Amino acid sequence: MDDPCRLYLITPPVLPPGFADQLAAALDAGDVACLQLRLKDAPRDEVKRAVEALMPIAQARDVAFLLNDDAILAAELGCDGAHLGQGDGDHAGARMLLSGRILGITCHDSRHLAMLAGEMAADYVAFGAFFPTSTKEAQYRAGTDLLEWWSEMFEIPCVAIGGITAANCAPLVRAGADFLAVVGAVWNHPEGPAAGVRAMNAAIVEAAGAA
Ligand SMILES: Cc1ncc(COP(=O)(O)OP(=O)(O)O)c(N)n1
Ligand SMILES: Cc1ncsc1CCOP(=O)(O)O
Ligand SMILES: [Mg+2]
Repeated sequence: MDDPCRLYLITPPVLPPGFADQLAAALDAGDVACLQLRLKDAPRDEVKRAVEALMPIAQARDVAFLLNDDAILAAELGCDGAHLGQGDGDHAGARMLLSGRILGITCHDSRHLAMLAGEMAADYVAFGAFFPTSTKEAQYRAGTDLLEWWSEMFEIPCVAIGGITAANCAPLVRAGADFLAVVGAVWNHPEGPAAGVRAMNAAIVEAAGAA
């Protein structure tokens, strides 16, 4: 049997006051495979302080802690890995720097980019955006055919991202996504982040059961 699809949580773009407690509550609410720290507008010092504050919270719960955009800082600070986009530096160099750690690569809607990432020994490839999102101006739109093709052809796990919620995630799970990466579905959940994690977990289990 294939490994079950799991939740991949990404931090909000700006961390609100009291975020560490919110994060702990969210991670305690259910199954989260990894946490990506994604602070696009923060200076390096602020990112560093956020890693130091949040990484122990994730790691204490066996949640892998990944840093977005910066493989060098990820290695320097002892993160479990990094997520790099197509414009986020030298993927081959990052692979060497993050030897023994996790390297994930954005592949948008592209089979070609995904195969290059696979040749680079990425630990996962990320496809998206699958749905409209207000978290990022997404220039690409991926479809479930890409997840089906990738999961049939390759062993490397694939992550789906972009506008994913408990209400719309079932086709992605059934198409073979190994992880669903979300921001808004958890942090903007009307009943709070813990409820967001529970809702995503329940939707994934239900979709997998119906597959
Ligand atoms: C899991 C995951 N997938 C895709 C992205 C997007 O990365 P990138 O294209 O570099 O865009 P930014 O996130 O840096 O704005 C991601 N962060 N995580
Ligand atoms: C970082 C990123 N890359 C493609 S879409 C996206 C944003 C995902 O956030 P949300 O889950 O709120 O749509
Ligand atoms: Mg990036």
